[in-house]
Amino acid sequence: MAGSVQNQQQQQLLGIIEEEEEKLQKQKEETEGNNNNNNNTRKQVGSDMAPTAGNSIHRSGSRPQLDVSKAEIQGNVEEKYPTILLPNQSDDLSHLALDIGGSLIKLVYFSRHEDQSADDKRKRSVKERLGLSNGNRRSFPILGGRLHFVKFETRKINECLDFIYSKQLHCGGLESHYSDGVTDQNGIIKATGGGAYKYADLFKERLGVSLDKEDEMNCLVAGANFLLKAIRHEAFTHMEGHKEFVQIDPNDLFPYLLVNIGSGVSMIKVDGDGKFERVSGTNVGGGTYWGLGRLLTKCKSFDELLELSQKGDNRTMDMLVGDIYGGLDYSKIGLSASTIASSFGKTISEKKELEEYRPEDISLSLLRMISYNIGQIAYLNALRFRLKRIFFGGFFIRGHAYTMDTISFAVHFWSNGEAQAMFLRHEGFLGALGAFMSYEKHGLDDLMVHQLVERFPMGAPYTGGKIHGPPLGDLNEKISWMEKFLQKGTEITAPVPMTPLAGTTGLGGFEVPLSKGNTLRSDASALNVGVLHLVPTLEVFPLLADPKLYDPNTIDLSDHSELEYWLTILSEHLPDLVDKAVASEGGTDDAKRRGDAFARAFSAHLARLMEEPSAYGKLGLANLLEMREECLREFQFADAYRSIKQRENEASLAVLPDLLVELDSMDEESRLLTLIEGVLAANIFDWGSRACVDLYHKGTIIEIYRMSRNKMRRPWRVDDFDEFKERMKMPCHKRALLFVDNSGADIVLGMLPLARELLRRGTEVVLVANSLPALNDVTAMELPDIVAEAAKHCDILRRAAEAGGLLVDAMINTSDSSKENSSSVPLMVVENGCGSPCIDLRQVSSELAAAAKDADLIILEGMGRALHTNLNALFKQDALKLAMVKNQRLAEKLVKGNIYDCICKYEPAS
Ligand SMILES: Nc1ncnc2c1ncn2[C@@H]1O[C@H](COP(=O)(O)OP(=O)(O)O)[C@@H](O)[C@H]1O
Ligand SMILES: CC(C)(COP(=O)(O)O)[C@@H](O)C(=O)NCCC(=O)O
Ligand SMILES: [Mn+2]
Repeated sequence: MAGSVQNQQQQQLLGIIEEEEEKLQKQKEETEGNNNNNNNTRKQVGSDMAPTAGNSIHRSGSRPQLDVSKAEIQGNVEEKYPTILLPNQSDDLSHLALDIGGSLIKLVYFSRHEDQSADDKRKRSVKERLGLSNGNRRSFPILGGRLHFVKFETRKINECLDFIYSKQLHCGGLESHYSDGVTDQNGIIKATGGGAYKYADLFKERLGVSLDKEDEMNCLVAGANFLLKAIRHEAFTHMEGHKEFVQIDPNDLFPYLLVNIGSGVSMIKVDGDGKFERVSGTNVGGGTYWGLGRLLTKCKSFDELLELSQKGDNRTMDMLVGDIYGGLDYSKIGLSASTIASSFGKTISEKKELEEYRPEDISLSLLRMISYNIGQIAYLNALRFRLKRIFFGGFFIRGHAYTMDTISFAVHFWSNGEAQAMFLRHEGFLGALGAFMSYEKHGLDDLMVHQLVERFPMGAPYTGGKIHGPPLGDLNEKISWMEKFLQKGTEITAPVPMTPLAGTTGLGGFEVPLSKGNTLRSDASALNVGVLHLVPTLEVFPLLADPKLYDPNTIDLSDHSELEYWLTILSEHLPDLVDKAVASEGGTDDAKRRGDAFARAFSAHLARLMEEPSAYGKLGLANLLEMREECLREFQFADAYRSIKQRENEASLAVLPDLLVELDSMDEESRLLTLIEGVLAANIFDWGSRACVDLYHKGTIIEIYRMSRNKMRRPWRVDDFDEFKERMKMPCHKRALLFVDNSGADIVLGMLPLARELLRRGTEVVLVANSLPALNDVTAMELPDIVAEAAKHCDILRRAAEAGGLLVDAMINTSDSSKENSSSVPLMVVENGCGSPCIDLRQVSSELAAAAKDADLIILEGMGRALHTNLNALFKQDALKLAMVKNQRLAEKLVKGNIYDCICKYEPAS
């Protein structure tokens, strides 16, 4: 073997990393005067064997294929909602509810997704072993699916009918998929709002369906209660340009005042589920703003009117206290000069005609007048019934910063801070959701927070509008939308401007909004809510010490510089990712087109988040990293790193036997250390880290692994190894959950040998891997093959894998075919329920939850699962967190260290 060449390369690599480290160290010393005395002992572990071909990797199809044959865009592509025909696509949409208001029609519809993950051998054996059954699965629609939110203007009801027809939403029903004794409800759609009466005949005529009318107030309350109980961070406050999400305790929700600002305004005192009273209302509402605004400004759309207000100055319209008092405050009763004394009052003393006023100023003055008035009446009603919390909903709000600030100001001011105004992310959909909930068999009654996953609103920019023809899937639609956005430049990225207010200046007074010139995104509200995925099999990880206190994210993205840093990292990584993704799909023209669309969609989301970090709800680094994966899947890139993973697995499996021989020659204590070092060193194979990807150009997988291993020096940045070692001298753990990370060396030369050690000591091992691909992470689908391949070289692994039911096919190839497998504790594989490099332990698969019940050791591995998330998580059982930090800033922030530092954090059961 070309040992000397390899050694040379190895030395070079070592040199490169050390240079980098020296530079960093120098910088650090310069700034901090840091004197770090590292222990320089090095070990030579590893072998010089060349890689051979080996195992096969499953393709992991995450969703059904879309039939885009004969697809065409109809009409003008420049049109806002181009018509797209997918004549051959059949869809799985079903279940629809409507709220037909005076201004807008709101649709909530459910699309079922098949349980796509095939019931493979691994799953079956896991089910058997962990005693899982399908018994707790209920009928429709709790099988899993998505809730979508769409709206149309009531005056354009035909667009809505077309939309329903094109997606066949009116036909989807219970009977078509299930036959569990439900009466035939096809042909009936739940609907609320006045339009359920007014347009009943039209629906019958055009779609052949009857509208089953539900009481509007009932629906509003049911919708609000559902959202506040089931959606994490549904509610938020908005004061002086600052948005903050509030977590409402579902057990401490009532009583509250619900103020729904639609065309008109309803104020409802809510005391419980189905327990409410409409206590007040006002006819001065959203319809008033839009109606008067249209007359006074000649605006053609609500959006245009709202957008004008961004650039307005209401002082040209409103009579201020200062106008009356010669520029002075009326301080005796607490009125500052800038307080509005009389909305539109200034226009009486001037001889100007309507045309001489700026439409911008008119719009703003009107918006303030109406918002403030509603805020004030809401406060009075809260006072009347001693309610502390007021939730505002309805489409008038439109997630518009200035509207929310005005309302909040009124409530805060008049109540002396006693009452709090809160807003809802699904503001306009309360009634429609309530109508949806009123289906007898919707199955959502006892749905819990952990079963709902809100995805970024990938589809939002393309929902609504005219879509004709048979039901359509949306891939092509999305792509053409993305292509259009390129032509239109900034449309999708233009944020709803956040208006940093100049501060309030006394009673009822605001300065003018500062925001200048930004356009309001055409459908801002749709972009603010994502699609709700219902995943009934998700559970809270049972070993969390206190799920209520658990927060997966360790990095605070509300710090703007932090957010900017991570968004830039993701954005810089994009070209390389697109290359990989396109190559993974064969580099075809279709793949290129999808890759391009993915890049645009993802950049658009990043740009949006840069402008308004909380646009999609509370944002953590884990959400950002998951968004990237979701976005890839959205454009049907099932596994961008497929071939890289395969290559690295093969190379690593080839050197595994030598590593095992080397390990077996050691005594127990040094073996344990070598194993942990091995895990940390092998975690360097991370295709999500810029620094690491740069490294890969400089050597082969095995060279880099060896180099990384040679560099392992204790003490590590966080080094609890000695405590862990002490624990390992005691009676062995019963069952260990190993949350594994990357493919290749990471799993094969790092985690598998550690698993083998635990098995050897009599601990059952459960390898916990991703359900769906994310970067180069190994998936639960891929693991059995890798284990089988490794088991060819190792009796311990083979027996354990057999005992765990992992080696059904692979048996034939084993070198030693003796079948005395009963002596071993089992090795199993379970999926974690997610498809992200990070893990939120509030939402894990039922498999994992079941496996966790008997576990007394948790090992979390990798930067995503053990550093970005969960570094601070507390568990009921012993926990070991192992990772190499592959990002300088993260190292500084989290552990005051440097890139390539290692973390070995051991925490005994708390
Ligand atoms: N795209 C839009 N078109 C018309 N009005 C809108 C739009 N977006 C927000 N609005 C505002 O929302 C109000 C309607 O709110 P909504 O909650 O849907 O009530 P309703 O059920 O009475 O239609 C309108 O009167 C207007 O102020
Ligand atoms: C996505 C990751 C968390 C994956 O790391 P892993 O869990 O595989 O150790 C990591 O690659 C990451 O944070 N990357 C972005 C930082 C960077 O490029 O430096
Ligand atoms: Mn990873």
